[in-house]
Amino acid sequence: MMNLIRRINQHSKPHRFPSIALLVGLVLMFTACASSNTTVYEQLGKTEGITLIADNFLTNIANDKLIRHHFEQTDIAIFRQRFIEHLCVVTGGACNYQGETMFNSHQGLNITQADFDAIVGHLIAAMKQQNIPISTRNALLAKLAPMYSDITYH
Ligand code: HEM
Repeated sequence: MMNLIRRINQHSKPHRFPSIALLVGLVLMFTACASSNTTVYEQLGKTEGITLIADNFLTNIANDKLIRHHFEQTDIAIFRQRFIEHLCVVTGGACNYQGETMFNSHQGLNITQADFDAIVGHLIAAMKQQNIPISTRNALLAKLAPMYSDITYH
């Protein structure tokens, strides 16, 4: 009997779960604090990351037969530059946006809700291509969503 108790005691190692849970908790807390202290601009990889996203975004638009006709009259080099500057400013970067307001630049383009959704879809895909995490993707979309009424139906 004593042998059995001794054997059970030998095999029962100290319980490791609480210390691992504590570690995971601390890592999560640190991550949450870190991301709330950084701008979305930084989370996107600053101007370098935004530029890569913008280039994927432009490729995605060029491949979309339902959307690309909107850009037939557009100087894509200028649009690319303005789009990068705009994303930078909107997400908290210290850039100088030299373009028009969202209302003025989309006036007369007859952009529908479906167009808007398609463009947002291309932007999401572009961010995924750059491995931007979902929390950052959603943080950017939250900043762009209020522009919907300035961009569509006028
Ligand atoms: C969140 C959504 C959008 C954002 C943040 C955005 C941003 C911009 C920016 C920064 C410019 C440059 C303005 C300038 O040069 O002064 C621009 C121009 C333009 N946008 Fe958008 N846009 C959005 C949605 C759309 C949609 C849905 C379409 C149509 C499918 C569209 C079509 C265009 C076109 C055609 C131009 C160029 C106009 C020109 O040739 O001067 N945009 N947009």
